[in-house]
Amino acid sequence: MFLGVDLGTSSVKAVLYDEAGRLVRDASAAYAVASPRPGWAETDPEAWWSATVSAVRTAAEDGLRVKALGLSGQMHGVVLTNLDGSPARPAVLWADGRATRQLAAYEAVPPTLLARLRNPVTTGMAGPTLLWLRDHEPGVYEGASLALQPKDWLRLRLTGKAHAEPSDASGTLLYDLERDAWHDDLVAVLGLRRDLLPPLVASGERVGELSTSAARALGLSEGVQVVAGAADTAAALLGTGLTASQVQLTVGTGAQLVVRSATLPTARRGVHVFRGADAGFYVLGAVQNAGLALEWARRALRAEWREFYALARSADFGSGGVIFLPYLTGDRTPHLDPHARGGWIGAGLQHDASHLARAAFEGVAFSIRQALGALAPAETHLVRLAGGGSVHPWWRQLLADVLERPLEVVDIPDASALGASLLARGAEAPLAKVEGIVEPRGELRLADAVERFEAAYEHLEGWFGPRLGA
Ligand SMILES: Nc1ncnc2c1ncn2[C@@H]1O[C@H](COP(=O)(O)OP(=O)(O)O)[C@@H](O)[C@H]1O
Ligand SMILES: O=C(CO)[C@@H](O)[C@H](O)COP(=O)(O)O
Repeated sequence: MFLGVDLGTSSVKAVLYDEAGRLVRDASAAYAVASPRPGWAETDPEAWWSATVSAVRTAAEDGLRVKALGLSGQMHGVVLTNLDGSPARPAVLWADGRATRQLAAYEAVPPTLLARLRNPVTTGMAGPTLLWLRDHEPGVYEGASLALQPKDWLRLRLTGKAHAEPSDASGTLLYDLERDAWHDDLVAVLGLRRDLLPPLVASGERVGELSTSAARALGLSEGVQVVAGAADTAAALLGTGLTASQVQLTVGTGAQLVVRSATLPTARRGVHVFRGADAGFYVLGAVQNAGLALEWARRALRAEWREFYALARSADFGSGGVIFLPYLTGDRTPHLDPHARGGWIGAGLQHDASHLARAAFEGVAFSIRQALGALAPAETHLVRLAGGGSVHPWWRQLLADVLERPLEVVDIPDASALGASLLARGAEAPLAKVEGIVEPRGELRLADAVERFEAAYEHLEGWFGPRLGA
């Protein structure tokens, strides 16, 4: 048996597959994203650990038959930790916007060095966040032994060994994609501690066995091999078996649109280039606020998910003219604006909660549409849909209608966790079974609604930011 563990932003998922690649059981356990100050997004790694114990114990009831465990996880954040895996402070996540002033340090870096990142510089990534921690929490920064990506921290807790691997490292803004290694020149120019970054191994490498204490906590045997694993987006590509002629859309806390590339793509404004778990690369359009914005809107309206959908469905497309900007944590693709913020605009006396709920779904869908536009895949590219935030049939239909593309839904509980289990197994993805295709209906008056949504941000751009305390 092979276990895949995906340390997502909202929950950890554990999936158990047998030797023949059949799903045996899956489980998940949630934790909170805290925002102790405006613009911050943090989670206590100890909450990740408790949730992992709970999800693995449920998924791998008969844990003694597990041979190997692979990891995947949310990208970009930083866990400052001691060598024994005890966190030095809460993890700073990808959705965190505190490091806006530190972006200036990157602007001062010689362009030839910056070009080797092949990525736009923005907040939420390990590099700018580490600069912030150095400047604002010097005691914690100097006292820590390692700065790890979330799933690399989890692996340290499981095995007692610290490593990084290229798919997550390439999302830190401290990685040289041209040389496929930590960007030592940049780290030196920024004045960051190079010793915080652990050695790199390949994503599929077996790095060790579960420690005695971790095996006992998880209910697994000590001999279980632990594989390095991959960033959640890279692992999801493995899980769905994405081909070069497909786009993957994963809707979770954020949403990601991905196209594979066998060779290192040239940088394009507003999109990312990251390393895959295999030798290849992928181009990514990153929507910062997907499930995260829906969850926020649902809570603001004090509705459970069922009620939230019922409210949204009772209003017509266009939400009676109400617009919802989802940029609660800023935006990456296409605006690359860490200062952007969200909210409802255009409400009048005639509107009620149904318009606000509907506008929330439409705003997230329009934001995904804009990211798809920035990624600019060929018309012939099929879009594959995955992710825990994309399961409701009505929401899937709205996404297909707004994207004006058929969406191929694959029958996988969690694509990233499956990818992680495949790395543990050392196998290629079995051909993912297509559960169904959601066809766009072409009935919506899209052009007008999309135009108003896009114009709302354009009017407000530059107004967000310090004025709002961001
Ligand atoms: N019924 C639903 N419809 C849309 N989004 C949902 C629904 N239920 C949960 N979500 C959102 O989906 C996200 C969780 O999806 P998941 O794939 O588990 O994310 P992650 O990998 O980021 O932890 C959360 O942001 C949550 O608010
Ligand atoms: O930000 C990115 C990719 O750039 C995401 O891959 C994050 O890693 C979060 O993923 P989810 O938790 O939303 O799945």
